[in-house]
Amino acid sequence: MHICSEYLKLAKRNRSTTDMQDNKQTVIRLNDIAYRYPRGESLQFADLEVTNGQHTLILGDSGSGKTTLLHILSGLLKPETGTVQVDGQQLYELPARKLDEFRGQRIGLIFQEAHLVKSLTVRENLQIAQGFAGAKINHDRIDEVLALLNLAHKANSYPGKLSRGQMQRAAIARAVINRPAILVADEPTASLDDRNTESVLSLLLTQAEQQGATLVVATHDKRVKSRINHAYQVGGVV
Ligand SMILES: Nc1ncnc2c1ncn2[C@@H]1O[C@H](COP(=O)(O)OP(=O)(O)OP(=O)(O)O)[C@@H](O)[C@H]1O
Repeated sequence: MHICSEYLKLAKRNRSTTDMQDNKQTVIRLNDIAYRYPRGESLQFADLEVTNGQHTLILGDSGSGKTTLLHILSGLLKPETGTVQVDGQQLYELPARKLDEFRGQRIGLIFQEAHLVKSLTVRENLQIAQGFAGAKINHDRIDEVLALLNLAHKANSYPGKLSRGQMQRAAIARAVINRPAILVADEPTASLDDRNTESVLSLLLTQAEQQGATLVVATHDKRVKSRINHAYQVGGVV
């Protein structure tokens, strides 16, 4: 795997700038965003600014556009209009390959389903996450994250051999492995009981704090809403 030195330099520069300042720099900025799916309705989104460490709920009715917004701010879906800045970078000014690397380095994604590669072990899933970010394989970092998420004993297991909770922890491990600036989670607690919801929420918040990431969570779940103060309302179809 090659190292994309340009982006590693950018990531280091952003981190040291943050360290030197008061930890309140803007980590996400969305302006004038609109999106229309082919043959779909036009979705328009209010502007959003999130500062470093300001964990944020994305709220809205079913079908209002929460998942669409998460995909836009993760660099997965180019908006029809507007700009998306994450960690100082205008996402959609990057060519596709560099956008993929930037996402791998600076954006951790967590969906309702873990989406681990089934034919690879937990360790290998983390290795490919490092590779996608254009970084060298770093087994020390993998061991560190597996230990933090209480998964060290499952490093060589395949996803099919994990419990649901272990699978979710592995998905969180993959999301934080490259020390992202933002952690984006789409309905991470849907269909979980109270005990597992509390455990996933605590893990997400703890990992965000420990890795210096800002958590962005789309949810309907009152249990999640009670834990995060900053909220952004998705308006709906225009
Ligand atoms: N691939 C697609 N093609 C066409 N329309 C789509 C597509 N994905 C989503 N939509 C439409 O875009 C709108 C927003 O969908 P989105 O999934 O972002 O909403 P949501 O707020 O996340 O909903 P929920 O809370 O039910 O998950 C909906 O009207 C949906 O039908």
